Amino acid sequence: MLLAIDCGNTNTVFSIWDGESFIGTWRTSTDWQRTADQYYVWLSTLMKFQKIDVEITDMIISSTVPRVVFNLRVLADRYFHTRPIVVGKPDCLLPVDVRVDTGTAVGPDRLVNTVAGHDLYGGNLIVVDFGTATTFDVVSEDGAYIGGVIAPGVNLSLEALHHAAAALPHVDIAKPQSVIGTNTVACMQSGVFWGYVGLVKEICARIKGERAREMKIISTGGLAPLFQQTEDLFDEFHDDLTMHGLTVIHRYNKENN
Ligand SMILES: Nc1ncnc2c1ncn2[C@@H]1O[C@H](COP(=O)(O)OP(=O)(O)OP(=O)(O)O)[C@@H](O)[C@H]1O
Ligand SMILES: CC(C)(CO)[C@@H](O)C(=O)NCCC(=O)O
Ligand SMILES: [K+]
Repeated sequence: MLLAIDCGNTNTVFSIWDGESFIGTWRTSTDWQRTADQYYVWLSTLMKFQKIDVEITDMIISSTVPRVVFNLRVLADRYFHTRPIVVGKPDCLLPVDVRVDTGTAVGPDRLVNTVAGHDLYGGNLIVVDFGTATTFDVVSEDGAYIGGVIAPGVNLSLEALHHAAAALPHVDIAKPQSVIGTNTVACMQSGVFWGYVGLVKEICARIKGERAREMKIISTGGLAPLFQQTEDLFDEFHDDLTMHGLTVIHRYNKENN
C-alpha cells in the first residue's frame, strides 16, 4: 500500500492510498528535526487507533522543505523497506512537461497540483493553492506547467501585520461582516479577506488575458472554501488535490520506470 506524504512549509500530511481511496489521513506540523523514529511512533499509533492494519510497501514524497526529506527517507528505509519516490528529483518521472526558465526549481507541490489538475480537469487550468504561500499554477492545453504566481499566504499576511506593528494583535482569518471595520480585528480581517478576494480575481483575470483564452480555475487548500463562500472565484474546489496528484505520479513511475 502507498504512503503519500505532502510536506509544506507549515504542515505535513500523511495519507494511505489503497489503490482506490485514501483509508487514513493525518496531519502534523512540519519540523525538519523530527526523526524517522518519531514519525514511525506517531504514524503507527494513529494507524492502530483507527484500526488500519496494512503493510506499507511504497512511499512518495513531495516536500517544499528540502531538509525534511532526509528523515523521511530513513523512515522509508528503516520501517517500510522501500525506496521513496521524491517529486522533483531527477529519477522521479512526471507525466507532464515543465516549461520554465532554465535553473528554476519549481516547488514540488506546484508540480503535483499541476499533474492532479490535469488528471481531473484536463488542460487550460489555473490551480490556486492556499497554503503557507498562495500559489497559482498555470496549466497549458496539454497539461504542462508553464509558470504561475506566488503571493503571500493568508495567514502569513495576518502574521506579518501582527509582527511588524506593535498595536496589531494576532488575528485568525474570517469573513468580516462589512468592509469598513469598526474595531482593530475587523479592520485587519477586512484588509486581508477583501484584499485577497481582489488579488485572486485580478490575477486570474490577467492570466486569462495573457493566455487569451478561457481557463478553468481550480482551488485547493484549507482556506479556499472561506473565499468561495462569498464570491464565485473558482470553478471547482478539490480538498486533497495534492494527495491525488501524488497517487497519479506514483502510478506513472511504477508503469514507466
Ligand atoms: N476557517 C479557517 N480559519 C483559519 N485557518 C483555517 C481555516 N480553515 C482552514 N484553516 C487552516 O488551513 C490550513 C490548511 O491549509 P493547507 O494544508 O492547505 O496549508 P498549510 O498546511 O497551512 O500550508 P503548507 O501546505 O504550505 O504547509 C490548516 O492549517 C488550518 O489551520
Ligand atoms: C511557493 C511554495 C513555498 C508554496 O508551497 C513552494 O511551491 C516553493 O517553495 N516553491 C519554489 C519556487 C517556485 O515554485 O518557483
Ligand atoms: K499545501
